[in-house]
Amino acid sequence: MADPKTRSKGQDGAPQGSTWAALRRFWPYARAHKRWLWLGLWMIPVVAAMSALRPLLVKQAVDTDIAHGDLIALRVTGILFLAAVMAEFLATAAQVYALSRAGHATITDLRRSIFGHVLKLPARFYDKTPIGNLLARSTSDIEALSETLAFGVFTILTDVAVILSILVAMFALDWRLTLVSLAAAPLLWVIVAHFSARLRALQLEIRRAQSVQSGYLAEQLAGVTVLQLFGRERAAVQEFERLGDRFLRAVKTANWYDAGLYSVMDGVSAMCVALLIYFAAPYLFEDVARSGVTLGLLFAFIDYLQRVFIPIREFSAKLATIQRAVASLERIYSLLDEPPEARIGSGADPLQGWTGGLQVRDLRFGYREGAPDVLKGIDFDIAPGEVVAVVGRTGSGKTSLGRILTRTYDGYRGSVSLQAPAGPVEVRDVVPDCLRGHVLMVQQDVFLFNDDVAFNVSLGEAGLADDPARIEAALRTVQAWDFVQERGGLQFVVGERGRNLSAGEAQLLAFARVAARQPTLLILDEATASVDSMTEHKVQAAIERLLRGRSVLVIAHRLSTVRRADKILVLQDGVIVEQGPHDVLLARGGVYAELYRMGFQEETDDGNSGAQPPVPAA
Ligand SMILES: Nc1ncnc2c1ncn2[C@@H]1O[C@H](COP(=O)(O)OP(=O)(O)OP(=O)(O)O)[C@@H](O)[C@H]1O
Repeated sequence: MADPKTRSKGQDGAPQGSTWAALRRFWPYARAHKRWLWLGLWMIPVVAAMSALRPLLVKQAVDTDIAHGDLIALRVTGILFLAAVMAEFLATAAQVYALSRAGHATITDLRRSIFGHVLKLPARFYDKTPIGNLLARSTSDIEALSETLAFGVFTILTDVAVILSILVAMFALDWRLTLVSLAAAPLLWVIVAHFSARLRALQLEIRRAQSVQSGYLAEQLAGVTVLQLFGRERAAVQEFERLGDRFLRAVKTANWYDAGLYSVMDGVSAMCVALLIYFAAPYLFEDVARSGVTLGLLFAFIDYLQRVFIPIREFSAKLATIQRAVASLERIYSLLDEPPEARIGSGADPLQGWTGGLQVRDLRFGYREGAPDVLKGIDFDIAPGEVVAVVGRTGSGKTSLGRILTRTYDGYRGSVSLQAPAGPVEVRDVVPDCLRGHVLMVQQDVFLFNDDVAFNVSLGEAGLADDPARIEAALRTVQAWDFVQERGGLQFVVGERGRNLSAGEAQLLAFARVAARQPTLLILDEATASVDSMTEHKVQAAIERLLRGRSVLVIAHRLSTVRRADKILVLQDGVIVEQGPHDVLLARGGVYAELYRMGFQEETDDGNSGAQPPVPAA
């Protein structure tokens, strides 16, 4: 990871390194497509040479061919001129094609790397990084790069080569006319510097305004149901317009400066031509042998001047594009520098033959360094095949416990050891990929992808995705097969976040994910969402089936689940205050009995009353 101390923060909060360092680090991505890059680079001298050659041919036609009345030579010069035009056109076309092909292929690789990398980042990273930031990095930052790769870095090299070749040709032809032609250069420099500094600031403002507006759009769309339910659509549109106005204001000013720069440059180039004609005119009436100035030479210089102004005018805009791209690169690098989870292990699976026994001793855990622990010295065991329920008020640390057992968060103290046949294995020593082959968690908030039922159960896992019989069996286990069949089977698309399903049905699909994989230890965070009594009955039956035949730690909200458990852990403020079976804890009349009285009392004894109240909030 890059040393943060060696980087300072620039505009937009991007760390600033040197432009070359940023571009050098980019090379490994571009290297895979270097054949196209080389082709693009080789075209640069061709374009530059042809640019300088054409005015020379005009001079040849006027001063030699026409002056000597040589029609054949004039025709040959004409053909050469056409060939030079064709060569320049073909070289430019090849260059644009090769560079944009290399650029887009490189960007595709980089985009894949970013996506692959962020998927491996730990939960702590997501706690501090809004998803909007990540989206900006993989969309607008990548676009800025793409623009630069296709048009910035290499075309600027072509521009430099064209300017240099024209200057060399001009000096070789006549140094006095060259100096006169370049008399306006300092003025030009001042104008370009002023306009481009302003344009650069405006471009930055445009990008900021754009990202604020798209962030607002994304959030409002995600919460569209809330807006509609509360009749806030109009207000949202007004705010969107207000944000759009900021963007439009910046664009208008930038357009003004852009137009200003172009017309001022046109004016300056016309001034240079006028100056040239004024200076050269007397020589035209002198003896050519003495003055060296001919009509053809004048034509060539006018042509050169017009050619040299185009790349000069665009030079600053391209430089600004490169600067933007470097800022984007820096932001992308800071993301790529985030250390990923060590996922892939080497060697044999240390949990081979593990039957689900677990021993937790003096477990302590805090989310951030210096912040108070949320788990404060916890001890408990789970025997193979045992169902252990965790209950406690909101914020007591139940979910955190599940996160430790699945290594969603690292950095616990104490011991969480899995009793494998070859000896106890600490959870922190098992790579997540391996651990999650044995320990799975069903979260309280079900997330379904906008895809069909088959994908939502298999998540595209090889061996499962192509085995519909296994997926169907999992759906049958959790009693979801009937409703899936009614909706048209495994290919039924559940909609974004499962909006085409009821809350209970979505939950059954989440259970089916686990049933299809048969983990040795299941962590189940029961949902508190109320569902209709019919679905509730199905959910309870599904949970009952999931609990069978494996070790389970269930964060329980239903009386039926708590009663079914072999043992109950009562968590309070990060500490286990009571531990034992339901009847024993109830008889004790302590914290559990209080929770029971407040939370579960409305449920009938058969645990089959329909929607169950959760354990109450503190
Ligand atoms: N990602 C996080 N970063 C920092 N603190 C967190 C994070 N997640 C949870 N906490 C804090 O840790 C404590 C325990 O939270 P946890 O989610 O484990 O409680 P819980 O018992 O599962 O609550 P609930 O029943 O409401 O789900 C709470 O004080 C919570 O604010």
